[in-house]
Amino acid sequence: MECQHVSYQYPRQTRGLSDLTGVFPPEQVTTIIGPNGAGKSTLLQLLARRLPAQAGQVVLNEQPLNQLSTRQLAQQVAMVTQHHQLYDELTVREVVATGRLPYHGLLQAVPANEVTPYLDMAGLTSLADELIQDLSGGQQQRAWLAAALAQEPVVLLLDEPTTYLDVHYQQQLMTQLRQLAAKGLTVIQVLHDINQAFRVSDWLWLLQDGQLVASGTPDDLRDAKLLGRTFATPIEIVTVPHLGPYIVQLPD
Ligand SMILES: Nc1ncnc2c1ncn2[C@@H]1O[C@H](COP(=O)(O)OP(=O)(O)OP(=O)(O)O)[C@@H](O)[C@H]1O
Repeated sequence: MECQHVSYQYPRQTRGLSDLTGVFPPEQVTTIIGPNGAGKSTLLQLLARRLPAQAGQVVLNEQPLNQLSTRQLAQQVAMVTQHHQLYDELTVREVVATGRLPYHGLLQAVPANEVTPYLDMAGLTSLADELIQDLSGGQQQRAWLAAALAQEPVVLLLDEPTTYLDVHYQQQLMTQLRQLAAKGLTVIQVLHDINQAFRVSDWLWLLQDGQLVASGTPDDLRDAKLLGRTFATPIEIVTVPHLGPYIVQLPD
């Protein structure tokens, strides 16, 4: 997936994204980082075509995203966000089944054997008939991830996927994303924990004020001056035994 001179401004706002050009390498984990309001979530929305590029284009496998039908798009790009309130009345099984809709008519039943593998994978089989709203935040997150994977997408987008997860499940999710990438999925996520981002990613995008400040491997971007300037806070990079380089925010 790549952005070619992509710009977007919210209606009646000067804020948004300006002239982003860069790649999200296939079959790798890319994390978008940057300060609050930098445009990370907005960029994910454009990559999912939930917002339209007003200039430039998002391209997937050499095809502009805006040339895909809704169904083609849903078979290629899946997104996990934090905002699912509209679906509170669905059971976990039904939530996961929504991921199969791009392969069936809306009024057609989704065959059970297309849903159970994803319930199993997410460890949610025993909760399959509970209402999604009755699950913990972390369990809900796993259900929506299962739904996204059931789409069998080429690209998986995740907006702050660790928010509701304890450290154990954070670790498990990051391992799972790496395994999915190794099997051919392109993963693009937004994370706030900058050390986690550097640890789990093959590639990083660093955004500030709607602009792409830098992109590259964690080694390319592990630069105290660059990070300090972007996050407007003094930063030092230290080496922690058994862990390696660690980014530390110093007091002002
Ligand atoms: N629906 C909207 N209408 C108008 N402006 C918006 C809207 N959503 C976001 N913005 C503005 O666009 C800019 C980028 O917001 P965005 O949510 O993409 O940033 P972010 O990097 O994801 O931030 P955070 O780290 O706080 O989640 C911000 O200045 C924000 O105020």
